[in-house]
Amino acid sequence: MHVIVNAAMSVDGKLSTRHREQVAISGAEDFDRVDALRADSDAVMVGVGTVLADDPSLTVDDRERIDARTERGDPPQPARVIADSRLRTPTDATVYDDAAETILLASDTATDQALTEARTKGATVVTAGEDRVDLSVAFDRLETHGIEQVMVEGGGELVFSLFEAGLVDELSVFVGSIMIGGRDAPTLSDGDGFTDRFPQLRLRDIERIDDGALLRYHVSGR
Ligand SMILES: NC(=O)C1=CN([C@@H]2O[C@H](COP(=O)(O)OP(=O)(O)OC[C@H]3O[C@@H](n4cnc5c(N)ncnc54)[C@H](O)[C@@H]3O)[C@@H](O)[C@H]2O)C=CC1
Ligand SMILES: Nc1nc(O)c(N)c(N[C@@H]2O[C@H](COP(=O)(O)O)[C@@H](O)[C@H]2O)n1
Repeated sequence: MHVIVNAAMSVDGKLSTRHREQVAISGAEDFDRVDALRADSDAVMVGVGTVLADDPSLTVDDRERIDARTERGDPPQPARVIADSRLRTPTDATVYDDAAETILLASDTATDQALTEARTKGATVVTAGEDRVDLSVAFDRLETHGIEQVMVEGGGELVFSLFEAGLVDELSVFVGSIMIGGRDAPTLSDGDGFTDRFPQLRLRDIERIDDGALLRYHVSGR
């Protein structure tokens, strides 16, 4: 499995406000780059915190990119994958529309009622882990669904867990020229944080996009 984390942050490293309200950090050019990255992926993944905060669609917008996917034999849209241990995705969430396949990664804590509800809404549920989703096991299961490249859009809790598990191959981060602030505002990597064995990244390139900078890294390990 090849895992690319892509996110947009303010110059002070925040993904959104302390109210967890979405902020347009990217400009038009960066959003278009994100659309292309989605189109090149088998799946687009977020944590349920992002679904609850943003209600994203996680789909490819550009018609030509959708057509190119079907021409090469892929589904028109990448699958949407949500790390959602207890299956808290609201039944009226946009990810339950029929625009793309939706796969919920749950843990043993999900109730039978929640499993039935998610499946009734049309989602595929993959269970891995006792408390939180065991991301390594879940990714192995996704590979059996034919998912080889995953683009992860956030949020900070999920990104931290993926780095902690050593599952990230590449990181792209757009740094927008905006200051958000707030000690409780989500950052690119939240969770418990590292105190040693910090993930090591290698800067691949820097590009000026919109009024910000796109930084691309290879992740070399912990
Ligand atoms: N600027 C950007 O590029 C982006 C910003 N965001 C922002 O990030 C915020 C949401 O981020 P978070 O609250 O950190 O939520 P998150 O999206 O990282 O989801 C975390 C939740 O995922 C579930 N989960 C299941 N297994 C997990 C595991 N092994 N590790 C971690 N989480 C697991 C848990 O319920 C956990 O609470 C929102 O404010 C959203 O707007 C989100 C994506 C992109
Ligand atoms: N790349 C990027 N730049 C920003 O400025 C953002 N605010 C976000 N947010 C994430 O984009 C997703 C929204 O997806 P849809 O457009 O609804 O498909 C969602 O994951 C946001 O948190 N991303």
